Amino acid sequence: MTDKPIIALDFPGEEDVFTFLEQYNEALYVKIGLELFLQEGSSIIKKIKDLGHEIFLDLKLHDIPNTVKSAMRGLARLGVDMVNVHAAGGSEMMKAALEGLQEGTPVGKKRPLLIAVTQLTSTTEEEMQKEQKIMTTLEESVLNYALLTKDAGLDGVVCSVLEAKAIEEACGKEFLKVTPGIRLEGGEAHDQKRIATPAVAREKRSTHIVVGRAITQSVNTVESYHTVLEQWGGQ
Ligand SMILES: O=C(O)c1cc(=O)[nH]c(=O)n1[C@@H]1O[C@H](COP(=O)(O)O)[C@@H](O)[C@H]1O
Repeated sequence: MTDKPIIALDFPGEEDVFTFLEQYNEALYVKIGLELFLQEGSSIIKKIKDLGHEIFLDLKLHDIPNTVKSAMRGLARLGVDMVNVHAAGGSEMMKAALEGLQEGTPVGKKRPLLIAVTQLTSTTEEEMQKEQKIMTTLEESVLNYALLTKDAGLDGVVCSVLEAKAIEEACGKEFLKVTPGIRLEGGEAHDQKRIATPAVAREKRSTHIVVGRAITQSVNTVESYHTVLEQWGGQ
């Protein structure tokens, strides 16, 4: 487990993925999300693993505890390094997810890390209050989900950089703070609302950053990755 920037491989299919990966002469930490997984299925995981890259499988499970537990039992066999659920599914669901992962991890293999999404980085406080009817500050809501996640025994959360420090204070240094919504200085925000640069993410105590379009849609993707890596100060 490294603290390399996690590159979001938000591509429509494996051809684009391997064209992208071929440019790199180093081991990466990549994220496979819904778009790619729904097109290619689990076969793409082994192909990426065989190239020596670490994988965060981002399927954001959110269902009744029994369904999530069974799904996690299956995901545990895929050999990925990290998976996630939505904290909004509740602590019973999160505990079930963890049990499923523990049961499904083959003997002698390491259980994938399990983290929970708090409030999506595309959500603003106003939207949260108006649509989800959570009548508190966004930071308070994220913190509440983080504490729930920690109590359920998970390894950490997905949050924005803006909440990472408060989570470290409440949940400790070891508790993972995986932060998407990363942009280089002056970069376009797209649909993200709570954004920060890699340097600010480090300063604000993120343990991992997730970076998609700032790398994958840049003119020189290898150069952009190295700029992110340098600013983040990762290994
Ligand atoms: O769980 C995630 O990875 C995630 C959670 C969240 O709150 N916000 C968020 O953007 N993500 C993912 O992180 C990536 C961010 O992509 P870019 O906005 O292109 O950097 C996407 O693949 C999202 O699915």
